Amino acid sequence: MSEKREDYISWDEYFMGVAYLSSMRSKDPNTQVGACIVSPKNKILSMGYNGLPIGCSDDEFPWNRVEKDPVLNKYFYTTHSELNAILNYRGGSLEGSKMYVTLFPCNECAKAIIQAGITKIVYADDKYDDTPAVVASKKMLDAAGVVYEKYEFSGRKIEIDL
Ligand SMILES: Nc1ccn([C@H]2C[C@H](O)[C@@H](COP(=O)(O)O)O2)c(=O)n1
Ligand SMILES: [Zn+2]
Repeated sequence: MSEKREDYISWDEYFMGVAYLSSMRSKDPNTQVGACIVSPKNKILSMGYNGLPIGCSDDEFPWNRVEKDPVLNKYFYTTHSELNAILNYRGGSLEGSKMYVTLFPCNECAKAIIQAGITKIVYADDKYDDTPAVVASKKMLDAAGVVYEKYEFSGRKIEIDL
């Protein structure tokens, strides 16, 4: 009799892997972020990546970061991966769900996460941890009782031929 495979990926690897795969759709030349929302029963509910809203061309809107005039930078136009994942959800409620995200959520996404009823965040990177947006985000998540946990990289590499 055959034994079951033992080298299957864990739930955490699966969901963070999906978040990273989603981030690969981002056109942002500097930072690509992906998010994956998961139900309490480990069903994937939604995904998202950072990008422009529908109708706003990736080729016409700016991808700059440091222009003096903020209208010429990307920040006013890009929707963050976390908000896109929340907005992309077509089911009922996200109450009690978890979010896997490749970069720690900013203050704006934290508000959406809290209001959507997401109760846990698993994040891979926190490269903007000392910025006001992330400090404020953590303050709100703490106050609202949203748990956040750093993803533990397993060291496993996955190669996919597409
Ligand atoms: N948690 C986050 C943080 C940032 N983003 C997006 C917003 C921008 O498209 C990009 C950050 O650009 P940078 O300032 O690093 O050039 O990442 C997000 O989706 N989620
Ligand atoms: Zn955000």
